[in-house]
Amino acid sequence: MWTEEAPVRSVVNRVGHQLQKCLSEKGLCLLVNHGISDEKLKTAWDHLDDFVDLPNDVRELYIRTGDDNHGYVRPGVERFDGKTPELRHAFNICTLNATNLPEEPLPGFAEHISSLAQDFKALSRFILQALAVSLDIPQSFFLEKHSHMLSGDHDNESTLRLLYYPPIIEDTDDKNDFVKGSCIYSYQRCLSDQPDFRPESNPRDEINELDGNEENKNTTVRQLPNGEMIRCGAHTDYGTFTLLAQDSEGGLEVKLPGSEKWQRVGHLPGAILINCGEILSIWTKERYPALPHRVVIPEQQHIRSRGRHSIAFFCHPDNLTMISPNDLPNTEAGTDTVDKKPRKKSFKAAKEKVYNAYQLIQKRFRETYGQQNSH
Ligand SMILES: O=C(O)CCC(=O)C(=O)O
Ligand SMILES: [Fe+2]
Repeated sequence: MWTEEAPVRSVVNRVGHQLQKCLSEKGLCLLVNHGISDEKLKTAWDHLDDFVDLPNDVRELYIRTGDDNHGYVRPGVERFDGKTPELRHAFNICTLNATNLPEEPLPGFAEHISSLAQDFKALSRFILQALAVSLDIPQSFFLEKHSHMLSGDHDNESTLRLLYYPPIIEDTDDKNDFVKGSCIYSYQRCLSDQPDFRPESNPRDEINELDGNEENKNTTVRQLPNGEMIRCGAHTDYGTFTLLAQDSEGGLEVKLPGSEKWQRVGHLPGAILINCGEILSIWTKERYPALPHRVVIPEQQHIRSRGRHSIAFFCHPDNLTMISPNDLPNTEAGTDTVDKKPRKKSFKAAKEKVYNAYQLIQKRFRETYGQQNSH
């Protein structure tokens, strides 16, 4: 579809026009024919499973220290709402030349994951150009602001994150904390090749999450008031956009722009989802709104007793890029055509005082990692 340096102009234009429609209306897009094979994604998940199976003291050697975002994050360390632990293992890769990868206990890990990170970087560079086209601004506009992705020079926070959510095994003794269980990629359950945005009623829609729910202020149990549990709390991503590949276990839910309902995003085999982050939302004055999303645990016992995998690539601007809603050249997105909509906090803050990408992202890391982050 493209080469990293010179994507075919007509393809950039076509994708740009599609992005314009779906990102402004839905805040997300599903990408197909993106060039990253399903096999390559599954092999990465196999490597992550092998990592999670390593003894605790070996895993500890690769732990994220907070000096940068690189490394292993144990279940329970991240807290999107500031208090409720996320039930997942994460491995962050922030550079193509990472030295602290578990190559010794897991031969092949480093090479495979670095190559996958390179693929996601190339895809992101393509999307950055298509995004510019979609906003009718020079094709290189965003590319120039993301020139240090994965360079390892601490000038850019872009990150490839491998994720594993352990099975939920009901256990009356409450000892089931973060069980690593067997996991199968159950592609046979994907009956449709269409994305599954379900508008029908969902029992969870009526339920507020722990965030803002007075009754649950002090609890740390990842449970909705109706007893349903969630794997990853509701949040918007911090950067420009996120590329997300998920296995067929399901659970990802989004709030589309203008809606308060959580809607499921079904698994489209091979597709990668793009969702807008807070920085793109600031740049475009919310024409491309940051997409609230979360991962819930499937209701059916036999599905929740399996693990779930995903891979996210968080595309961030270079750290010193100032992020202002007035940056975009004077186009429809660069004028205040949508000023009557209620504004998000991040947008208002950016309008009042301009921060650089590093300051905005570190503030969000502090909120997510709390005391455990050394920044
Ligand atoms: O695992 C997923 O599908 C979503 C992960 C996510 O939203 C995140 O890590 O920011
Ligand atoms: Fe996210």
